[in-house]
Amino acid sequence: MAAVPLFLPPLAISPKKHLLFYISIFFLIFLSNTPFSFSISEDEALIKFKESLKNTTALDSTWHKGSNPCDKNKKWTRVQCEGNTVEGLLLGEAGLSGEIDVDPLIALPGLRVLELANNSFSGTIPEFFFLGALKSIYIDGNQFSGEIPKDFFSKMGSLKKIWFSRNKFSGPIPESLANLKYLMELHLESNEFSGPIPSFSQASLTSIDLSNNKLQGEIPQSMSKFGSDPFKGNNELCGKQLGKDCNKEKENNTFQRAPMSKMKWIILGLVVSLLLITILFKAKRKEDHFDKLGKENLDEGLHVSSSNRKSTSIHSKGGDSVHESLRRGAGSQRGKATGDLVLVNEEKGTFGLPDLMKAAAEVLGNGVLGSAYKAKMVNGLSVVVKRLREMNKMNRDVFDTEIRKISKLRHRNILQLLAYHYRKEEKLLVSEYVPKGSLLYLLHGDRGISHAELNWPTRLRIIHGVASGMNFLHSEFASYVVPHGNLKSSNILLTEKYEPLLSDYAFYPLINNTQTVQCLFAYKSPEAIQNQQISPKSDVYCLGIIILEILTGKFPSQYLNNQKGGTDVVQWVQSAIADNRESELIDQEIANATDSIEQMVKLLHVGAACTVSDPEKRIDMKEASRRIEEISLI
Ligand SMILES: Nc1ncnc2c1ncn2[C@@H]1O[C@H](COP(=O)(O)OP(=O)(O)OP(=O)(O)O)[C@@H](O)[C@H]1O
Repeated sequence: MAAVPLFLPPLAISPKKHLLFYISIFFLIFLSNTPFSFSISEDEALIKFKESLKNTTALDSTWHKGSNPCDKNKKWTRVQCEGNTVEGLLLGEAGLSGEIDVDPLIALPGLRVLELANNSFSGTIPEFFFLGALKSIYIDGNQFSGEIPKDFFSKMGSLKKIWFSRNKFSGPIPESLANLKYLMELHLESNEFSGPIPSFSQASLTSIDLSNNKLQGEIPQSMSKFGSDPFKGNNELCGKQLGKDCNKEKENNTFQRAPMSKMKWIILGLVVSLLLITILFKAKRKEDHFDKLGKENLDEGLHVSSSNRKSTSIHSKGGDSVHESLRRGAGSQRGKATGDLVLVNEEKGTFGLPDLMKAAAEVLGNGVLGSAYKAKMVNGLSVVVKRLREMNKMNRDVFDTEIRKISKLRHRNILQLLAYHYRKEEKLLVSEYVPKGSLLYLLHGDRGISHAELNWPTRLRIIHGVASGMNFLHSEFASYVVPHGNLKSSNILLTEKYEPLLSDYAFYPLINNTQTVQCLFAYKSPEAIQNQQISPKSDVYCLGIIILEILTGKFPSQYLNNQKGGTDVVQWVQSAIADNRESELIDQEIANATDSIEQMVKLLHVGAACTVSDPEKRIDMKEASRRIEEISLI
């Protein structure tokens, strides 16, 4: 049979697995008209998979044999569905361990995303190559070790995103990775990979990180566009990016090992002394600073330094400063050692109200929902404290329940809540500070380096991430009136690597009913303006605005209350589509990527479909994210 060579399994597997592989292929070929679920249903497959894992308490409450994992009303937790088919397993940070049995997952024909990040899995890499249709695989932050066979990925041609970082993989980077046609993201950082880097030349590859391994030799020419960061922490790598001439490397090594001359010793001595003096001086100044903060802030309320570094004190409408409020909260409420701050995520470290009170603070802004402050704590952790003005007067238990639902979410494009504070008259949400700031700022505010870096691949990556986060929220909060409710570019934060993080989501149940119209951007959708109706489709409208904003580079008039100023991006795009002149709308700063104009125009059409005025005729989030996912770099 001519097709047989195509179905050769990767070499490095046991004879038993060879047999299993061929049995699977037999089923696929001969029963291709029969759903695979005839042999094993999706619920059975998932239960079997779960049985191979340990510490599955995160799944136990909903994963039950005999029920439909994709049931609209009782969907299994951490299962992502496309209609009635399992499309993704989002099992990150679930406390899981054990030996992953991949076999049952073969019975999930729609499986495209497998996320097992930040668990406690160990041992050699499981046989993921049986899952040939996977598009994304995330196993970062585990204890996997050993070599990955070089042809491991050769039958996984659909893979786009591979995150294997923060494990203990060793040996060479598998060559088959370099042949993945659609690869977009490759993260292998913080492992023990050694040997040379294969030549990655895929145009689709926009995000790569190989830092902190033991890689050796010259960085391939084809990878010069990635700069130096992805290669740092590999002592034996050389190349232009790292400022290490490969030819001179050997010489340099010899030179470095040669005994130092007397003069060099003297210079080194001077440098070290200078360094020591600087460190001592800084430490002294820091001590003074914290002493001052400790005394003044505890007694007089929060003193903040704004970006122009003027010291000021921030007061709410009632004249109360955040610090003052925190101080009273810490003193008056039932609470743990952390005061009355409830920590919901300890990955970034533990802290309490006293730490926040001692932190150096800076005002970030005063949005419609409340004010946001950056607080840099003594332990170095920077957080954002959001003081919510218009929160429902719900009792503590109801508030706790809502916030805990939010805090359980784990997705790479969702900003993680770290802690919260509840008092009748004060509600604070604490999340990690994201240094690059918001998309709004980078697109319209800053004309510096960060703005220049918003090239087409980066913008597409941001849209992909936003769509993925929104799709996730719509699946997790499917029963909510509006799962995000407040999607706009100031609520999209960007990490150092321009990975978008959605913030201020799922607030709809928390906000005073009388205030939602003023507070939530979903209320700017046409259906809300015309008849005060919002629905999950209002989120789709907001996503459409983001797409149009990113592609045109224009500030949408929709963000303004009176819509005076800015550009009516919706109207503009509709008339351009009618006149067949879509490409004219593309932001000049990305339009130079002429090879990609077709992709940009395609995306513009998705933006238009998301902003159709009648919600009945508007596509839903699943369809929007599917169409966005389809658009990749060429
Ligand atoms: N975790 C964070 N890291 C970095 N910057 C943040 C963070 N959270 C908020 N910001 C930035 O702080 C500023 C103020 O945020 P805030 O959420 O108060 O206002 P907003 O997003 O403009 O309006 P809204 O209250 O409607 O959400 C914004 O520019 C926002 O992008």
